Amino acid sequence: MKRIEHIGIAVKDLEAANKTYAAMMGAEPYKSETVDGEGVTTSFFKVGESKIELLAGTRPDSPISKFIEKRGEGIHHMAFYVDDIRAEIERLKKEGFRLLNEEPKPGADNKIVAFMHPKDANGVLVELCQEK
Ligand SMILES: C[C@@H](C(=O)O)C(=O)SCCNC(=O)CCNC(=O)[C@H](O)C(C)(C)COP(=O)(O)OP(=O)(O)OC[C@H]1O[C@@H](n2cnc3c(N)ncnc32)[C@H](O)[C@@H]1OP(=O)(O)O
Ligand SMILES: [Co+2]
Repeated sequence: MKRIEHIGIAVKDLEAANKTYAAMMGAEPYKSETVDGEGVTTSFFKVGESKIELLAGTRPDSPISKFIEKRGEGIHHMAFYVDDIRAEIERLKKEGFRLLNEEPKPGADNKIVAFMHPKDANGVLVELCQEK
């Protein structure tokens, strides 16, 4: 795993969170994007080589809506950049980690992504991402 690509934060109101994070970070989000497959609208702030990804659910069965309902707003996942996501999925499977999707799927910001079960990483939802 090469670097932390982004930290995902689940928020209820993306507009309001954009203002809060812009004030905190001293910069505007550089991109906002809806990923229909995940039921999320995202916005991104650059932090050096990494990013903060704010995520709001677009429908009640979105992972973000469910997370907020159960646990409230907060850090939702940590994403690692990998050069070869398919090789990394195979490596992790061999190590005994459960992948939530074994075939990479479309993510935001021009990436393909895969998720690992949070119970296999001490309660942290881990995302792998690779440039499309
Ligand atoms: C756009 C893209 C991108 O960056 O490009 C994204 O990030 S999309 C980001 C949104 N997409 C995703 O998250 C996709 C992957 N996520 C999923 O498949 C799901 O959300 C799961 C992680 C499997 C959880 O869904 P499920 O319906 O099973 O919910 P659940 O409430 O029964 O969860 C099972 C257990 O995992 C815990 N759990 C749930 N979500 C968690 C999270 N984010 N971090 C840590 N633990 C979490 C619950 O509290 C529960 O534990 P207890 O039983 O102990 O209470
Ligand atoms: Co993410």
